[in-house]
Amino acid sequence: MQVFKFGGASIKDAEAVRNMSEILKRFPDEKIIIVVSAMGKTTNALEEILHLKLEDLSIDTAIQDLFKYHASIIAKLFENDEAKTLQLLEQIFEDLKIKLAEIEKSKYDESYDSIISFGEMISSSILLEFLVKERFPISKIDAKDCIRTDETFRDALVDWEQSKKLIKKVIESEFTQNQFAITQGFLGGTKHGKTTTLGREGSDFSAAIFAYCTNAKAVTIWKDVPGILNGDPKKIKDAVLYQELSYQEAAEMTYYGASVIHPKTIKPLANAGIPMHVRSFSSPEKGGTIIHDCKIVHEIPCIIIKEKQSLITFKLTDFTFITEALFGKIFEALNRHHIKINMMQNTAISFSICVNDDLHRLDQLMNELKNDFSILYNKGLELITIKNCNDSLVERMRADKEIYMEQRTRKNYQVVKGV
Ligand SMILES: Nc1ncnc2c1ncn2[C@@H]1O[C@H](COP(=O)(O)OP(=O)(O)O)[C@@H](O)[C@H]1O
Ligand SMILES: N[C@@H](CC(=O)OP(=O)(O)O)C(=O)O
Repeated sequence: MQVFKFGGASIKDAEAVRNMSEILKRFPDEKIIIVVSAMGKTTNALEEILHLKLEDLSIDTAIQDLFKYHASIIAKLFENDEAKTLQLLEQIFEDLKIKLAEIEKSKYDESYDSIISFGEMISSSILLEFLVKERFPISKIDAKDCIRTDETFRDALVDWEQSKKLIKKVIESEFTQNQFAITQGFLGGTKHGKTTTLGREGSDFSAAIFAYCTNAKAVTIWKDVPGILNGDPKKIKDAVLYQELSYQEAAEMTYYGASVIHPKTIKPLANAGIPMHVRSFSSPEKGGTIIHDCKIVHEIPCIIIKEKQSLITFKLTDFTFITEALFGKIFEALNRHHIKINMMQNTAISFSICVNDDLHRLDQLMNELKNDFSILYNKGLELITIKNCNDSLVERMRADKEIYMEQRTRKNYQVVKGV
């Protein structure tokens, strides 16, 4: 058994979907679980629709645009035989509208998951129809019935024991006749049948969950890059490809924010000793990067740029120092609101954290702590981390923009700056 994951970019239009089916044809002798994300930028579009709805604004145009986007992919994939798939799409959009009418403003996280999950429900349905038409021996499995989570909506925690049992049962029945099974990334389900999501860009993690629970031979994540490089090739022109990475190095890169892999992906694979390949969907003949149990330690610098960052500074204004009790108060609130710290620093009277821009969560946090601290807040920043840093690279990264916070250890450098 192998697990393949195709992200938004690899299924963003009809041509990309056809390319995906060509990739599958290269593996005639493998049983493969195919984990798919929402097509293109659908998740962002659904977030926009949800926010319009929560602000009591019209959602009609945004829904129509999203429908048209998927309908045009269907038209190109099925040519004159699109009626059945189009009808399926119409039905899913009817369900989406019903769910939007039902959302409760007081339950933001739960509403978010019930709406945003439609992206993967749509993509998996269209892809199944297309792959069946192309005569792939394939069926669809519902990730909500396989990945059991708690009720931490938008960042659900996996119940590994239950998920293992559920996945084993479903997989055993699906693969008796078929070579492939397609499922949704990013989604899970609670024991009460509610839909959850695993955190933005969580489909890589879904692939790792399926691999861990089936003890798969390998996971392959098909991306729009040749593999993992020592910097995002879209931003760092001279970035070089790692042919091999240890689980440790890969996990560290994702921790600092290398968006190529979701941070929760590596742990289950490392625990089970399952290798992960990151390969280019436009050059599937190339090997890409393998992440596995190896002793390699790279000495070249690695640059990780994390966008959409906020800097929050908690200050005491009456000349008392920040005590451990006050740190405790801040950490406790961060934990409760599921806000992760990407970098932090303190002075005698202040404590600053760099966190992901998540207005909803950050508003709640600041409201809660505003009576204890004076709070300063900057958004729209970026956090740059250089592993194995050197002076010239540090100077290159510090240049141009305003610096809000920086830190250097012997090997690593981090800076929060304007964009
Ligand atoms: N170190 C890196 N190596 C390769 N790609 C990177 C790296 N850091 C960031 N990226 C970015 O990750 C993107 C692929 O990840 P992502 O957009 O999540 O793919 P998908 O949604 O298709 O799974 C690339 O387009 C690239 O811009
Ligand atoms: N569609 C979800 C989950 C995901 O992982 O997507 P992608 O594989 O395209 O990054 C998101 O955009 O967050």
